[in-house]
Amino acid sequence: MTQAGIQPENRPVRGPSIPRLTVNMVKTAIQLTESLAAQALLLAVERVENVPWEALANYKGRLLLVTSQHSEEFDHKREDLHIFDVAHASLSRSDRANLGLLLAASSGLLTEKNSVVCVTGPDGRRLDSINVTKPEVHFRAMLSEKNRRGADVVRPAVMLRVLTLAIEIAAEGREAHPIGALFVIGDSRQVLRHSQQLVLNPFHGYARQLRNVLDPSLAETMKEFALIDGAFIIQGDGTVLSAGTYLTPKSASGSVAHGLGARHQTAAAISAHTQAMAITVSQSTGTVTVFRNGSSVLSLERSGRTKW
Ligand SMILES: Nc1ncnc2c1ncn2[C@@H]1O[C@H](COP(=O)(O)OP(=O)(O)OP(=O)(O)O)[C@@H](O)[C@H]1O
Repeated sequence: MTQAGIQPENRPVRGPSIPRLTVNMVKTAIQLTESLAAQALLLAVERVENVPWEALANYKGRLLLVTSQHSEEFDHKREDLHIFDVAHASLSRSDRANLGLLLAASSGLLTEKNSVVCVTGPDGRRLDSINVTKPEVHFRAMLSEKNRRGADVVRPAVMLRVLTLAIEIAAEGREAHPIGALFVIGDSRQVLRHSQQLVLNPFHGYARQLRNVLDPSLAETMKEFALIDGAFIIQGDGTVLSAGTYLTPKSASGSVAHGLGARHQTAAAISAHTQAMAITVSQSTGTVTVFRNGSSVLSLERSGRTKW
């Protein structure tokens, strides 16, 4: 088992009773996983105690658990079990499953070729829907390191860190008000050619190691600076170059849904004209969207559980 490095024990985890529907869904999902020769079965549960372990007893394939609450006492032994804590209560369970897929893909656990069978449901203990997805569709553009030679490539850890920040900004807002944000990551030399500073750059003059998004202590600063109009420009290794930057790419050649405003159009356009990835937080809807090559490649919607 990976993630928390929890050591095995061949007995079912004691926990709350599991709804019969959940047990049947998991059994059906196992059959589907085997008949499709899918590369993994993913269960999106609140806690590991909500997993119907007995139904999984004969399943020998790769099992991905996407949990939303960390379980300290979990000690289940199982080969090829990987747990991802996606503790973003503001996201729906299916969006948490999507994020879990992305984490699994960025850890090298999923290939692009084969399907993954995902079991999700409404919040709570019930699992009531199964879908089959190919990581390729979601993630090739996000995790690809095969960018143009010489471009400043986005490290998966940096992308995941900024995505987490964006989800937190969407959920928390600032001073009890929703706020938006725009992060442009990678290919920064080209991005800077299409930009101008709206205000004095608050990151100017700081040592590189003090302004890397991978440093958790930078999170609050980033959230505070998200209040400034404009975008963050971030290098592929996580170094923040600027905030409050106005981007001036030509209009997007990619596909952006109608009705989106300037922030999202700009994100699409900069990702079309450079090798950068753009991540937006919509102030009006709380949706977090990832753009690459001019198009939206991932969209995570805020659920109703926020302060406004
Ligand atoms: N070209 C740009 N470069 C950088 N930031 C921009 C640009 N255009 C817009 N923004 C930022 O996006 C903010 C919101 O703009 P707007 O409401 O038109 O976008 P939107 O796509 O509808 O976003 P939201 O869903 O957050 O309202 C602006 O106040 C500004 O901070």
